[in-house]
Amino acid sequence: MTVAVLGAGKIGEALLSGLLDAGHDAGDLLFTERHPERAAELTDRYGVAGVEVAEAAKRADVLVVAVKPQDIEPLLDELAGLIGPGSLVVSMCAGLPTSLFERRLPAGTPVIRVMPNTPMLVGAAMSAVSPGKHATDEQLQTVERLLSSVGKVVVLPESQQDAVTALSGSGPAYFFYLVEAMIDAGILLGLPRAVAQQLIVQAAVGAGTMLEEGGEHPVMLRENVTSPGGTTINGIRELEKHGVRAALLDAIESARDRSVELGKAHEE
Ligand SMILES: NC(=O)C1=CN([C@@H]2O[C@H](COP(=O)(O)OP(=O)(O)OC[C@H]3O[C@@H](n4cnc5c(N)ncnc54)[C@H](O)[C@@H]3O)[C@@H](O)[C@H]2O)C=CC1
Ligand SMILES: O=C(O)[C@@H]1CCC=N1
Repeated sequence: MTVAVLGAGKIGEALLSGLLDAGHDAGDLLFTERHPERAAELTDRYGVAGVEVAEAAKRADVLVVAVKPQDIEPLLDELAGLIGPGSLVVSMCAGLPTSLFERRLPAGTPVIRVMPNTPMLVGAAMSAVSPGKHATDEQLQTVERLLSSVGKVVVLPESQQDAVTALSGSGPAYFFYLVEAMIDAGILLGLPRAVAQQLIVQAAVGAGTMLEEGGEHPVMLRENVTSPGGTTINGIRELEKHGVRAALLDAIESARDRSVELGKAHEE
């Protein structure tokens, strides 16, 4: 099966790299990229061929659209004249509904909407998959299999995709932001930056592993760290005082709203 990534930026590269690490052959992967320097860089790094959209449409069984939502229109115009009857279109674009692709591509084109995240680069993606109205169960399974090789996959109704985008699509950015802020806290306390980074990254990895493998609720895990009359509760009081929980609720709600807005920009 040949997979072509249309738009090889951050997420397109994460997909190519993740698929190669998972054992996919470079000869079964293609990408398109409008910046030639970027295309050359990727071919050097991964040995995957950069091609024109027409060639990708001709050779690939699965076309993965990974351009920014704001760049979708010209790509749809181009693809509309190129899509063959056997092509399956997978969109990773935040906010864009499958109905947009179905409306603009030849009648009956199967479309599957996916929201992945950048941990795909290290085989630890969280991808949520929603089939459009022409996608068959078999095509859905093909996409689930493909994405399972680069992380975890859930199938969800498309109506939940804007929330998913805000939560697991953008989620890694919020964890990186917290880690960045905690490294700064280490600096404030006089630790060397490299030491602060090592301490916090390992704390994050350890916490992530406990969340994933221990099966305990996050509240229990947090309570286990919070000794009576100890240090952690002082920190928690400050987090509560500064409204960190409400800030996260607002942040994720706002990201969801932006996803909805990106989709609305392409309504008829
Ligand atoms: N970065 C992330 O963490 C995630 C991004 N996404 C989605 O993936 C898509 C891409 O996001 P990023 O990779 O962050 O953006 P990006 O800007 O890094 O990548 C987009 C790439 O597409 C190329 N491009 C644009 N139009 C093109 C065309 N017509 N033909 C060929 N190449 C073209 C651009 O030159 C650029 O390299 C967006 O729709 C975004 O919503 C989804 C999940 C996570
Ligand atoms: O920021 C964005 O729009 C993309 C979608 C989810 C993560 N990054």
